[in-house]
Amino acid sequence: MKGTPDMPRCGFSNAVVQILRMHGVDYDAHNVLADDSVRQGIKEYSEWPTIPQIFINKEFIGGCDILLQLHQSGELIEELQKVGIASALLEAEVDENDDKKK
Ligand SMILES: N[C@@H](CCC(=O)N[C@@H](CS)C(=O)NCC(=O)O)C(=O)O
Ligand code: FES
Repeated sequence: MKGTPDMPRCGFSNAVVQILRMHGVDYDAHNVLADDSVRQGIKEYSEWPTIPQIFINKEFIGGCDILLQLHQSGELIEELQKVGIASALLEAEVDENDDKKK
């Protein structure tokens, strides 16, 4: 990302932080603005031209647009579940279904 989770330095990086926050997941963040070799190197590594970049268990997922899509479709919850992470929004979904049953 550009900047840090506490102080994103670009709207795209900020959006990714906000999405991950909604899912309540722990993640490592790396500020590419602190090291130009990381900024260029990560783009070559993932063959993706822009920052931010999201990886789940070392697997490249995409940038801001893709994460937003996965979030809106509910697929992000599933992707996290696959690696044993229970999204905070999963519990919200379950609660909602419980309510419907009542
Ligand atoms: N549409 C992109 C938005 C990200 C983007 O356009 N990033 C640009 C501007 S922050 C970028 O990283 N440019 C190359 C660079 O700054 O090294 C996405 O989905 O992530
Ligand atoms: S830093 Fe300008 S769009 Fe990201």
